[in-house]
Amino acid sequence: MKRRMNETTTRSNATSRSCRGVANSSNLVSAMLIVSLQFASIASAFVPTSRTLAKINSATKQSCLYVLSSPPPSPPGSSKTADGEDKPSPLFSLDGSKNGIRGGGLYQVEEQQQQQELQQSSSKLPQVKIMPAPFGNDPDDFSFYYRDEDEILTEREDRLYTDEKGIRRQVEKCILVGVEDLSVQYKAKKAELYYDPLNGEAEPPCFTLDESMVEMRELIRTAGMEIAGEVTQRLQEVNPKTYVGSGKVQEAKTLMEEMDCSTIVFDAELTPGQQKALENIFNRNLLQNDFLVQDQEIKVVDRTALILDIFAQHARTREGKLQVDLALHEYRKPRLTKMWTHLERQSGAGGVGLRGPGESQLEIDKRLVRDRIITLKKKIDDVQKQRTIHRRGRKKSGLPILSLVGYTNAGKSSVLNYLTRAGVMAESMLFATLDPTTRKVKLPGDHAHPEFLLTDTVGFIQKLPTNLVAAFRATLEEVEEADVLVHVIDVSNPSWEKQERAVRAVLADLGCGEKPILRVLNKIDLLNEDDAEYLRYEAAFVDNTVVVSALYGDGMEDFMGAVEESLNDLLVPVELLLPYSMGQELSIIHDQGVVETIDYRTEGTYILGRVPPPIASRLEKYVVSKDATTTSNNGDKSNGMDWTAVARGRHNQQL
Ligand SMILES: Nc1nc2c(ncn2[C@@H]2O[C@H](COP(=O)(O)OP(=O)(O)OP(=O)(O)O)[C@@H](O)[C@H]2O)c(=O)[nH]1
Ligand SMILES: [Mg+2]
Repeated sequence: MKRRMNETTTRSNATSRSCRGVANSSNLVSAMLIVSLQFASIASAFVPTSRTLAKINSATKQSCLYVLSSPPPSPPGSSKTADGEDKPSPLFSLDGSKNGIRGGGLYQVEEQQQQQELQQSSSKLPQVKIMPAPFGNDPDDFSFYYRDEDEILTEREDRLYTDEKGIRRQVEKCILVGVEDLSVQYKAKKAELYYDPLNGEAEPPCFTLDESMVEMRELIRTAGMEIAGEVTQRLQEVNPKTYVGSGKVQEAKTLMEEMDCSTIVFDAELTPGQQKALENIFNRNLLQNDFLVQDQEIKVVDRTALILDIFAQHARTREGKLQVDLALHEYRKPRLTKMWTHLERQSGAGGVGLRGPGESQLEIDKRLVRDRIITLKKKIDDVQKQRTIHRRGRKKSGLPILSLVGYTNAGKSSVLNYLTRAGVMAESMLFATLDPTTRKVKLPGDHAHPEFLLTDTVGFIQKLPTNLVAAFRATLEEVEEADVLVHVIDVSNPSWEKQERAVRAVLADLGCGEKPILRVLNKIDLLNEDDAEYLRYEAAFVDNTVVVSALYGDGMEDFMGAVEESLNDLLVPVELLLPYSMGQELSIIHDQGVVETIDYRTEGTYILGRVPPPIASRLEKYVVSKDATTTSNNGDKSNGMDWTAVARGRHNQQL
């Protein structure tokens, strides 16, 4: 009986958490349903249209919060910003002033009704603590936390501190735990001794604890959390049960209590077992007879969950979202058992024929996750088919493809934006780009290749979680398709050399290690004059290396020259005799290849030059035999004509 009551308490706790927009990982699937029902009910309390997050400005401009609500219908003449864009109209202010009333006529009546309803609800709002924005110059700018309607529920979803009204009350605080595994360091150092950077296989580098912690701080900041404290440990070998030693677990627990945090982030890929063990330890005071008796649960987030949370926030395209959702479900699948442990045990105690509700719930959860994975894979397959068609189209166009690769935040999108004004989001955050963008680039001046395609891709990171690599396979296919890889490296980062090697290792894993690589040492403007000069001097002796500032454009001409050279290397020499009926092929050769000699003969057009491999194979049957060439060349000479003049066609034209 007591057990039943406990169970009911647990469930009601779960429900009450969900009511605040909480989707606890332990009851993820049911929470998703409850959350959507709750959202629907909150939304319907205002207006029965789609929900959005609207910004509420207090009259004093001191606090800025979000409310989950529906926007009023956009009337004719809605307010516009100076740029002419629709300004999100504040729905109401905390002091009840009439901010946000727009439009007239019918709309105005409707809006006034909404306004009254909203003001009534606002008077019931709890007084909220004003929290500074985690970053950015504008303390009122919480736009970073905006998530769109079809947002993906991640493991951090229950940490958004939203209340029943959907108002975000504070920024999530966390404790960061880092470990230096000395055994791994030792092995890496040993491997490095025998590592031949020129001929050897790409060796993944080993980042030190400090380097890794710097990166984790950036990841946490990008995810929208605040670090309240850090715990680090150097271990001969990691503890297989709890990853860190038991003393460190206790230290972290005390720190969490002191700082009033409910999230602990590990700089590691934790196994489901380790995560479960750690969650049990951290939640020990909250549990009684295995049931949660307090409202708040401490959450253990590992590197994969953190990166997935960032991915979920940054995915823009349908494919990107599907991929993130798939990776999240793959991540959850082995962790499902822990979620319902208390109920599972109950079923075990019941014996045959007395299976408790827990077991069936676990089974349902497992089935739902399995089904979702199958559905997601099917959807991704469909999207991929479309992508393959596009890719084939691009290949058919014959234009060379360059792919921007590199460590996250290295400046890949900035390079693309500089060359094409593509307007790809380039921000000081990790994994700003998830979805690949391809643009046609036209080089200014005289070039054998006036045009090529440039693709921006997702950034890499050290210790790239394995299921993320699989999830981004489709995106990385773009890299596999590329003729040349443009490796952008952020030289202002003290660990840039290790980052470069980490990227090389991932590329080797993808089977792209052999592709021609053009190194772009970026952010040179952030180095001091001497360092910049030294780097430029050193780079001058290294093949396929340029030093640039994608933000200010320094060295971008060198970059274009290097692109041109690497594209030239891609061409294969050909000697052709094309019938006059193939004028179109001739113009393609002019566009995409280099024509060194052209001779208009009676049989057709004789061409000596270099073309991209696909064109060479397409025109294989028009290749001139050696004998024919000799005769022809002799003939040319006997005519006394200089047929070696290079007919460059449009390559000589100023673009
Ligand atoms: N000072 C300076 N900043 C740069 C330069 N290039 C890029 N940045 C900045 O570096 C940050 C990251 O640039 P992005 O272009 O988004 O980098 P990315 O490699 O595309 O990053 P992800 O998409 O997150 O992997 C942005 O804030 C850029 O403004 C540069 O040459 N100099
Ligand atoms: Mg980017």
